[in-house]
Formats: sequence, structure tokens, C-alpha cells
Amino acid sequence: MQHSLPLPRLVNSACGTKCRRASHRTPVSFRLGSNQCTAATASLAPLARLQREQARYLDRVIDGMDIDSLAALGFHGADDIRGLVASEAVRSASLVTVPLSSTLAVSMDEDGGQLSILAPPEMPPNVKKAIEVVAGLIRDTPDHQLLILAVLLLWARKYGSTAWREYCTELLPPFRELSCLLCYTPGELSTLQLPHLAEEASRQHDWARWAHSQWLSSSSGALRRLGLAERLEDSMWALAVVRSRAVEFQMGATAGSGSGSGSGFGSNSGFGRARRPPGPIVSVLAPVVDLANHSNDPNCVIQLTTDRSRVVLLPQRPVAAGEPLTVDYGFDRSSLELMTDYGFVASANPYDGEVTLPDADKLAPLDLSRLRSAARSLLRRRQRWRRQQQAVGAAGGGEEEGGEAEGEEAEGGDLGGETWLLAGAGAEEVAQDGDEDDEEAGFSGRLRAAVSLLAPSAAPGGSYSTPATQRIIAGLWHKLVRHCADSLPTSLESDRAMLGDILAGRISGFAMGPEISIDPATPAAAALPTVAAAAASAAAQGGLRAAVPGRGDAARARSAAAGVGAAGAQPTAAAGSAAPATGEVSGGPRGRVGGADGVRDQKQAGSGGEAEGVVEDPLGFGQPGSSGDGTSSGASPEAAEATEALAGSSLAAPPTHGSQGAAVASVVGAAAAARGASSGGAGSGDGAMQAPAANAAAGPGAASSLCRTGRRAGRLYAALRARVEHKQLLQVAEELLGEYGRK
Ligand SMILES: C[S@@+](CC[C@H](N)C(=O)[O-])C[C@H]1O[C@@H](n2cnc3c(N)ncnc32)[C@H](O)[C@@H]1O
Repeated sequence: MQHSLPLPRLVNSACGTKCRRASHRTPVSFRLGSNQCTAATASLAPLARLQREQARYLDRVIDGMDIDSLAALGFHGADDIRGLVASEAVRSASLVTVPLSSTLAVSMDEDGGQLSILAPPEMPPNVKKAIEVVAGLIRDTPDHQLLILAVLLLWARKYGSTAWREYCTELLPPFRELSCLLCYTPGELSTLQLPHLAEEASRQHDWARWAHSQWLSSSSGALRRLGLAERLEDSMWALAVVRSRAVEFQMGATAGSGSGSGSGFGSNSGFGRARRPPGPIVSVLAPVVDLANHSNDPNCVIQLTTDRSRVVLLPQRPVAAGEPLTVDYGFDRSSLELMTDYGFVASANPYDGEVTLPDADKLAPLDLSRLRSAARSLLRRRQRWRRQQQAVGAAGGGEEEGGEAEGEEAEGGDLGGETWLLAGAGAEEVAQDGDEDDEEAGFSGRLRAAVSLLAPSAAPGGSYSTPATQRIIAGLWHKLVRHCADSLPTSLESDRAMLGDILAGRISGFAMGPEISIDPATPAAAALPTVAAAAASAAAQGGLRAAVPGRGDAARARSAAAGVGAAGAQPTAAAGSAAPATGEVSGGPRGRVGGADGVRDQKQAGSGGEAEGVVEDPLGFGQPGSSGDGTSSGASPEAAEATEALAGSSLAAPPTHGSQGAAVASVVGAAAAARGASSGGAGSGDGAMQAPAANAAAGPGAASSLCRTGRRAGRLYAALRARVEHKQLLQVAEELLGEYGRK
């Protein structure tokens, strides 16, 4: 069946020639001035130069991959995250059309029958054959399509066409900017302080280590002759890229009988498939299309054409020039799910209102008195936290020891083994805090909706048992009481260190200047001289803005104070500990990578022999095999089989194609070495276009503070945002439970 979508006719208004480069036609806001092809970049600020270089690389990728595009790079939303914007008004035409031959793809029958891969055309047949052999061997492991895509991506980054290499090294996020949970460091996870996420991250990390040592590593993997991943970080980069950017299409029951609709980026195994008829599943990494960000109210969809020859980004409604192009990453994901799957949260997520947790049905039945007791505990805990902040401000640091008289009120929930014995701090007392009013007013609509949904279902005696209320209450309980209780107070030490790092510019994605918010006038900030001094100097350089988007001054001040003044519970993230094979929070809404039984089985099936060398650990999670669960990098029978199967292939010889070949490997390697560990990718091999001048020109240290994927991208920022989101949810719950209390 022929693809019938209209292809855009693209004319370069700047050059006056036919040109498919979106950036040549319509200046959009981020383009920072001239839309001439060769505008001088010397006078632009480093960030502007970086963005301009990215636009030029995008043009080159679009040309080199034969992509049609009416989209350009833009930095949009409250978070200034990099994404796509329309370069002209479009009603219904395809905004981006990528030939399938310019993508990396894996197709597999739903029943696990036929499996085929789509590699770049320049891949030599023997290499493709070898990867197919591996694909066949790992087909029964969870998320094997992602692993195969990662193999293809690593190959394309090293040996692919110029367009592929530039896409990988200049446009894809480097390792340090990937927000996937897989890439969170233990320190970042402790900032997040949600045990479920820490466990999930640990599982994903285990999966990556297994994938690296068994398959990808250039020293121990079955594909080692390809020299794909010298470091664990290389493998993790590739796995995180495909996990957060590949789209999974489920075709109609009969192959080719209908176009596939993208189910969002990343792995979707187990989550959502049941809603669709069985049919071949095609996982695709489509350059340029993969730059579309998520929105709960998207204006685009991603589709695979019926003849499976192109991936298209289609508008769902007319879009204006400069408008951000967004897609829904799928299936009504709550903040917790978004965080789990992609490592970010979206603000004002409507799906947070109705929390569906995979293990909600395992929770003990809940009743009103228990909930109220827990809510009271949370309120008291927050009040104590606030008092501690005040004490820190007054005393110039340190924790408040007094403040609550023991025994004044002994009732209250037992959270995390601690019973909080605090003065009677109920909802009324919290409501008296004027500074809460602004913030909480914003939630009243959601609150009212929740209350009106719940109130009619109240059963006599105060327990709630209808499925809808049970789900919501279970969700609130699970999400707020179990997780947020631990995330409310942070440790003074961790917050002080974190803010110090941010303010000193040691954390990428937090370039100093307008991005960082801390109000030097807050007592807590004054109590920490170094932080306060840095904040004051930042304020002198330019206006401070909230790190918490879309919130008022009071919230800003509070968020700053929360960062420096909190004391109390220690971070509880169990980073580094082996995740339990089963357990209350181990499931997740989808079949997860890494922690799924298949992977564990794979690991346990290992012979126990150590692979060559110790796999380095860029995140510092420690050796996953330390618990004795067999997760170390011993070669599994499958890996041995693959190595044997590949022994006859002439993989040792680097593939040659055009101007690339053996030289590419050394050039790329040298470029990667020159760029150092801060880059997630290897360098551009052929020197046709130099690496962004911004990094070099901005001076030492400046490069690391420039964030390719947006000024506010990054794991730490996502973690902070997630905490804010959870605190907001907590407030909803508190009010909700307060309403119950008054009934
Ligand atoms: C498919 S990529 C989108 C393009 C990406 N922003 C970039 O610049 O390369 C998905 C990643 O973008 C980020 N992202 C997408 N939508 C977002 C949103 N609404 N808020 C924050 N980050 C978002 C997350 O890091 C996510 O893992």
C-alpha cells in the first residue's frame, strides 16, 4: 500500500533554493537573530552559539538522512526544554517525514516468531548478520528490542554515515544530560528520595550492566569485535537513548493491514499492549521525530505509514509557526509513571488525580481512621520540618532538638518505623499558615473534584470500599504516605551539598544565572554563608527566577528555604542495594527492564565466571553482584553461544563505506578522548563540521555548564521537580483528608 500522506514542498526563503531545511525558511524564536545559513556566531553568547550550532547540525542531519521537515529545534515550555517547534503554520501536512531507511528499527511478531532488524544501509552484511544472531539469542529477554536498538545505535555512532554520527554526537543528549532513571546517580536518587524510583533505577542499572558485560562491551561482550562500547557509560548512554526516544508501533493484526500508531517513546512492554489487537511490534528510533517533547495536551501524533516506509509526525490540529510540537508519551501516565519511565515529570499532570498503581490491589484495605491518622502524622511531620527550618535560620545552622514536647500527643501513625510524638498539629493549624494559602488555592479545583467523587461513596462507619474510591485512596496512601512521607524533610547535609554544587556550577543543567532560585533574604539562606554569598552574587549577575516553574514568590522563597534549611529524616533511597526480585513496589506499571525476571534469570544462568576486567561504574552504584545474586559480568551460556556464532564472522575488520572505514574508528576514538568523559558520545569523525565552537570559546568550565537539551534539563532538576510535584500532591491529600475529618 502506498503512503498517501502529502509530502511538504519545501522552499528555502533565505537561500532562494529548494531546500528541506526547516531552519532555512522560517525564523523561529530560538534562532536568535539571522536565519541566514552562514551567520557569524562569534558575537553570540555561548548558549546561543550552542543552540545555533545545533540548528546547523539538524539541517545537516535532515539533508543527510533525506528527511522532510517543517519543524525546527526550539526551547520551550516553562522548563525551557529542547524540543521541536513548527517552522511554519501547518494544517494537516506531515510535519516531519523520516524514511524508514533512515531509522533504526526492530520488528517482531507479537507471538515472538519473526524478528528482523533494520540497520543503516551502510552496515556491512556480515555485521548485520552478526547482530541478527544476537537478536535471536536474546529474543526472550525483557526489552530485547531496546537492547538490539542500542546495538544498532552504538554501531551507527561509530561507523555510520556522517549524518548518523553527527546526529549521535551533536544532537542526541550526552550521557550527563539523559534524564532516564537508568542514568540517575545514587546521589541524585537520594535527592529524589522515593524508594520505588530508587529500586527501579537500581533494576534498570542492573539491566544495563548485564547488557554491557554480556553483549555490548568491547572487552567482554559477545559483540566485542565491533568495539561498540568501551565503557559501561557508552552502553548506558545507548540504552537510555533508545529507552527514552524509540517509539513502539503495534501494527494491525495482519502485517501491513494498517498504519501503526506510536505508543509513546521508550519501552512499552507490558503496558498498554493489552489494549490493542495483537500484531507485529515495530520499535523505531527515528531521528528528528525523536526530538518531540511530551505534553498531556499534545498537538501531534507519531505514525508509521501503512507501507511501513516512513515515520511521520502529524499534526492533530492546525499548528502555528513557532508552536511547540508535542506528543503524548502514552497511556495517561501519572507523574510517578513518567518519572519511572523517562525520568521527568510534567507539570499540572491531569493523570495525577487518579493514581493507578500496579500493586494497589496488594495494599491492605484502608479505612478512614487509618488514613486520618496517617494524614495527621504527615501534617505534624511537616510542621516539625518547618520549625526546624526556622530554627536553622535563627541559630545559623544545626537542627532543632526541642520544639515538640514528647508525650503531648501520642496518637499518630507509625511511618517508617518512627512514631511522631508531636504537639497537636492538625489541619486547622496548618491552615493558619498564611504562606500556604496562595499555593494551596491552586489545587482547590482538583480537591473539590476529588472530594465530590469520594464523598457520595462514603460507607457508614467511615470506611470506603467502592473500587473507585479504593483506587484513589490506595493511590494516595501508597504514593503519599509511603513515598512522600520520606521525601518531605530532606537532610540538611544533602541539601546543603546539593545547593552548593548547583551554585558553584558543578552540576550541569544548572548553569548559574537566571535558572537558579534562592532568595538570599530567607533566614535559612542567611544561615549558610557560602550558599547565601553565591546566591547574592547570582542575583547581582541577573534576576533570580524560580527553579519551580509557574509558582509565585512565596513558593519560590519556600522552595529555596526548603533546599537549604530542611533537616530531619535521612534520605531513604536504597540506591546501591540489590532490588528485591519481588515485593510490594517492585512491579511498576509496565514490565520493567532490568528487574524483570527474565533478566535476572539470564544473570543467574551465568556460569559465574568473571568477564574480562571489572566493568567500571560511572554512577557509583557498586557491583551489582555484591549481593551474591549472580549479577556480575560472568558470561552466560547465551553470550558464549553468540561469541561462538560470531567467531567465523570477519567482524574484526572495521566496516568500510565511502570515506569512512578504519580511519573513522581512530578519528572518532581520538575525538572522543579529546572530548573527555563529559560527553556521552564519540566525536564527529570526518571533521566536515567541527564540534560546537561554543564549548571551546566559552572557556574552561563553561562547557560543562551548558546544557544541550535545554537550560533546565537534567536529572537533578527533574528530581527537584518530582519532589515539588509530590509535595503538591501531598497538599491535595491533606486537604482531602481534612475534608473527611470534618464530615
Ligand atoms: C523523546 S526525547 C524529547 C527530546 C528531548 N527533549 C531532547 O532535547 O533531546 C524525551 C526526553 O525529553 C525530555 N522531555 C520530554 N518531554 C518533557 C517534558 N514535558 N518536560 C520535561 N522533560 C521532557 C525528557 O528528558 C525525556 O526523556
